[in-house]
Amino acid sequence: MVDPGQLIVRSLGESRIPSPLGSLLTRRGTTEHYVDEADRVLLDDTVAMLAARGDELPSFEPGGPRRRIYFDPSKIRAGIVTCGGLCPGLNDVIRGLVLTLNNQYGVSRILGFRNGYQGLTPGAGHSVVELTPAGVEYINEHGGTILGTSRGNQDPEEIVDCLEQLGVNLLFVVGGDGSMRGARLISETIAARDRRIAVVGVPKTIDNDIPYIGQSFGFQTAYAKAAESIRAAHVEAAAQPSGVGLVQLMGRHSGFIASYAALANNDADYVLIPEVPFSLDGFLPALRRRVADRGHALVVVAEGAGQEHLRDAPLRLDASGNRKLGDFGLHLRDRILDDFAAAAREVNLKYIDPSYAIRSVPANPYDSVYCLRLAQAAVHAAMAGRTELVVGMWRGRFVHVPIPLAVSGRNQVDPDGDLWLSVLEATGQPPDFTA
Ligand SMILES: Nc1ncnc2c1ncn2[C@@H]1O[C@H](COP(=O)(O)OP(=O)(O)OP(=O)(O)O)[C@@H](O)[C@H]1O
Ligand SMILES: O=P(O)(O)OC[C@H]1O[C@](O)(CO)[C@@H](O)[C@@H]1O
Ligand SMILES: [Mg+2]
Repeated sequence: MVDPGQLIVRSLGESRIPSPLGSLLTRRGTTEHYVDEADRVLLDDTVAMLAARGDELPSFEPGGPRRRIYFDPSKIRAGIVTCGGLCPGLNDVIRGLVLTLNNQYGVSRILGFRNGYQGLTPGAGHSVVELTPAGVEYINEHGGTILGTSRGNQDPEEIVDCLEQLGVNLLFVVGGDGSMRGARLISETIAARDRRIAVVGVPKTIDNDIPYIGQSFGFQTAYAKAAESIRAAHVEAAAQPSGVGLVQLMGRHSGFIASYAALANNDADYVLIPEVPFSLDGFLPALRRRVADRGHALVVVAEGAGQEHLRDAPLRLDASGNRKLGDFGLHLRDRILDDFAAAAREVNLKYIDPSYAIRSVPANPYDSVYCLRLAQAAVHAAMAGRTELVVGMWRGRFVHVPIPLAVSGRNQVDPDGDLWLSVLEATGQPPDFTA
């Protein structure tokens, strides 16, 4: 249960400077299409959920331009860093930040830090780049990030030293849950030194595993790309006797990509996700019966599913301390082949794992728009002196989410939620595979 106090955003101080966007805001007030800066966006959206709350209803600070700003645009310098795994739209966010800072606020001194937080630590020796509208004009046509990214364990004290030495007043962090944990430490270090540097996150991950922000940008492009592999596996499986198409998809410990990509085609017979454990002794015979009945079957497996079946997999961590997943897709492929062989049944199994192909593509138009609007919201928040927050779109409204709340847990598919109910309806698979 979220406490209303967890939704309060920290401010660097009073905003006294008239905003260059002020003239756009004179007549605006809260409607179903706009939230006034003095209003707040409710966390809950059903009568039952509101009734269950106490007197004070938890609510978010709205995103969007303010009538007055904290920073003087002519005197400040901004910095942008992209961290963690690649995600469609990273370059759209960088471009949106640079263009909004320049064109809306007249902030022309913008630095790009190379290769994630490494670019803010002296040991890595990465150069700092000047970002200009001309320099970012076409970057959104390409996947990846023009700044480069990294994982690892960088020292927030060294990062804040770098910000101070460069005279950076606004730091925009485009990253996932780990990057936001890093941004929280950076914000706390800045506060401990009593400095006035705004730290604003644009949450990024194809996994959609960050809570309270709505969907993460790039997620829709990633699952659309993943759906191409599912379509290919279905064509392969349907074209031969006893065909089985098996597709493994990224998503780390959340099954959103597998669920949405499977629903996009609505051809999958089974979707396996980390949030819904299953028995292989129950699943394998069910698959064999489905192939016998239908002639072929299509299985979509999230990379985080079935880890409990990889008992002898060694615990390996990546440079940021994230547990590296065992390759359950390959394990499942072999278990399916063994099961059909043991039953003396023919099977023509085609295995597809698009892996990084779903996250290294440019954003689709939906995500390009979303990235630009998130970048605009991030700049509005920073210029208004808000700090230690990420921007998100909660039930269609742009909001400011305090970083401690955004990293308070992992967003996962709710087995009792409507998304998983849709998957069960679409596939016809049983809610669990009892042996
Ligand atoms: N628990 C943590 N505390 C502080 N900083 C962290 C933490 N985890 C990661 N970081 C910092 O954030 C950076 C990126 O983290 P990580 O590699 O986990 O990717 P991410 O931001 O979670 O993105 P994605 O999940 O999309 O790959 C790391 O280089 C590190 O500096
Ligand atoms: O980029 P790496 O270190 O190979 O990590 C891959 C992981 O990164 C992500 O793409 C994003 O978190 C996950 O879906 C995937 O498991
Ligand atoms: Mg992460």
